[in-house]
Amino acid sequence: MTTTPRPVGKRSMALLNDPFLNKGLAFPPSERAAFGLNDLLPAGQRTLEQQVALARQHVLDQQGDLARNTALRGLQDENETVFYALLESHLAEMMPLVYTPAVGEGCLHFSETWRKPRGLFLAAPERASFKDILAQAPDGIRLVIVTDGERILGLGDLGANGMGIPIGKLALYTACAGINPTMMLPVTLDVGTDNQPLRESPDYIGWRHERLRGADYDAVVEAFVSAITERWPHVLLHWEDFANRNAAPLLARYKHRLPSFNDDIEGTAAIAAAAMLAGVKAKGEKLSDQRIALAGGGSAGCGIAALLLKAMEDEGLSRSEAAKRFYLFDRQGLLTSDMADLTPAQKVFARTDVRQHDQGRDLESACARIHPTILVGVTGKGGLFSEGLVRNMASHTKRPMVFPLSNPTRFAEATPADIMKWTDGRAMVSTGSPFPPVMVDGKPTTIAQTNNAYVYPGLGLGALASGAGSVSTAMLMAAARTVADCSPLLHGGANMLPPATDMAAIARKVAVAVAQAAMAEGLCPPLTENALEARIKALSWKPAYGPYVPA
Ligand SMILES: NC(=O)c1ccc[n+]([C@@H]2O[C@H](COP(=O)([O-])OP(=O)(O)OC[C@H]3O[C@@H](n4cnc5c(N)ncnc54)[C@H](O)[C@@H]3O)[C@@H](O)[C@H]2O)c1
Ligand SMILES: O=C(O)C[C@H](O)C(=O)O
Ligand SMILES: [Mn+2]
Repeated sequence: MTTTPRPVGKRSMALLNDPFLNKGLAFPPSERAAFGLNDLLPAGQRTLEQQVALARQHVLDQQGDLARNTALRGLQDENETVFYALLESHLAEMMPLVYTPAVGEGCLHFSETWRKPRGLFLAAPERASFKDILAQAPDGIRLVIVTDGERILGLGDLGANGMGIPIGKLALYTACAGINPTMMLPVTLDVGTDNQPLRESPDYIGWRHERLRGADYDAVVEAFVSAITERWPHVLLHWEDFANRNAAPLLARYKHRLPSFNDDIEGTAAIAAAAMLAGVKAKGEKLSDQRIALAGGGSAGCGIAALLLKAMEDEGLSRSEAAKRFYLFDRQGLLTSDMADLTPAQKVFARTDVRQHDQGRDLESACARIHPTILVGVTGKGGLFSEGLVRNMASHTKRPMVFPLSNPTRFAEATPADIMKWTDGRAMVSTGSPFPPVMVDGKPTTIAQTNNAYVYPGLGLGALASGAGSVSTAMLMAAARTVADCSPLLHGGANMLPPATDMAAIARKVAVAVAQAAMAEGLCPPLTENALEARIKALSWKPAYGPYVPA
């Protein structure tokens, strides 16, 4: 296959300093001469494969998550082609280093390890200039991930240090869904931080101010959304790691103004629904047969419950019948409809058969009465699922499904090894962070990862390729059902979700299903299969070196 040479305007150090153009020692002699690189590069020549092997070894030689995550960030800033070729060829190995859990360490230490700019920090005092700042940003941005850093994984308010999350999540859009990295932008809205030790640290890179709230906060978000929609009219906005108080209200405010989704609410819901749909199908049951206990009535918990409710309606239950299948717990125990301080999302699932002053509303006592068949943890409270809770659950159901989904690793509500021990290996377990296999009956059992990373890359690609004006529940459901259909459980395997090595193939299928769902709802004009394929291709990119000629 011959490739048309790419006209490149940069030369010399400027070329080597551009991570999208840099080839390092893989520049061939002709390009070294044409671009003034002969005096800058040693004579040695390397192939992309050699560069990937050396880069991988360098990353693995580092000790610990922070050093490995930092090494990968450095590689990305130096040479995006090697970075993505490494991710794509060793995804199962690299994903935990570029993403959860190592990205959590990267965020905790983002200020100390800051080297080069990547993405945009939009700080509240500059609000009036957001449009001017964006004028300097590249043309052709199609997807923005934004955070305000207030709920970074289970780590809490990390202020501007939260930028590690949009950077890490964007890397998977390319590594899993093949989206061109030059079409995406990570953004942090720096609205201050209530993390006082961080704010007072001399190394902190962010705005040293308490978090803005109320009208001041809303004005910053509005200035940001106006600026991106004006600059890139068809941009898809991915909201990430906002605190519960802002996550749902912002999504509701903006979801019809521009295509957007909140990954913690919606992506999480889709992957949790996928794992559960596969699990119940493998058991020969229906979702509507289940009793679902959800610990953590925040963004993820309410998002999961809302999508499962829809799936039960699809199975024929009325909305009120479906709502009765759920038991939603938060800090105050089982949520009841007579509680005054429930969020709108919690109200849908609050129990009407229990009162707030009733005894035994704590998770363990209530579950001992409820006999849940599915138990989900999205509390950010490591170790919340006690031995008594899980043993009792397992005494009433043959194959309990247990999902400790909080991240990173130490926040998991229970470890897979403990859950397997407490259930004599009968549980179907899936975690938010990656865990090593667990020995059951002397055999290693792989633990699936119910992480929104299995959905959002394909969801984003499908939403973009379809050109849908919004991201709908039907699009999320299509993503969930597509991943569920790929579950090894339904193809003779034991794992609830496919391995990381299948993520690229899954993202493709999810994208097509999401686009078809958007068309079916009339959210975008109808597209033939070929037209959709062409749009996906136009968004796609492969980490490979093509020939350059001076522009
Ligand atoms: N696996 C995934 O893909 C995935 C996706 C999203 C979020 N998460 C994880 O889930 C956790 C929660 O995320 P979120 O966005 O829903 O946060 P959130 O703050 O919106 O919600 C957490 C909720 O848990 C409640 N909670 C805290 N301690 C509790 C306890 N002891 N018992 C019951 N409830 C308790 C809080 O009051 C809050 O309402 C985080 O650790 C996050 O990393 C995982
Ligand atoms: O980042 C992750 O690994 C999943 C999720 O979005 C989270 O906030 O925990
Ligand atoms: Mn998140």
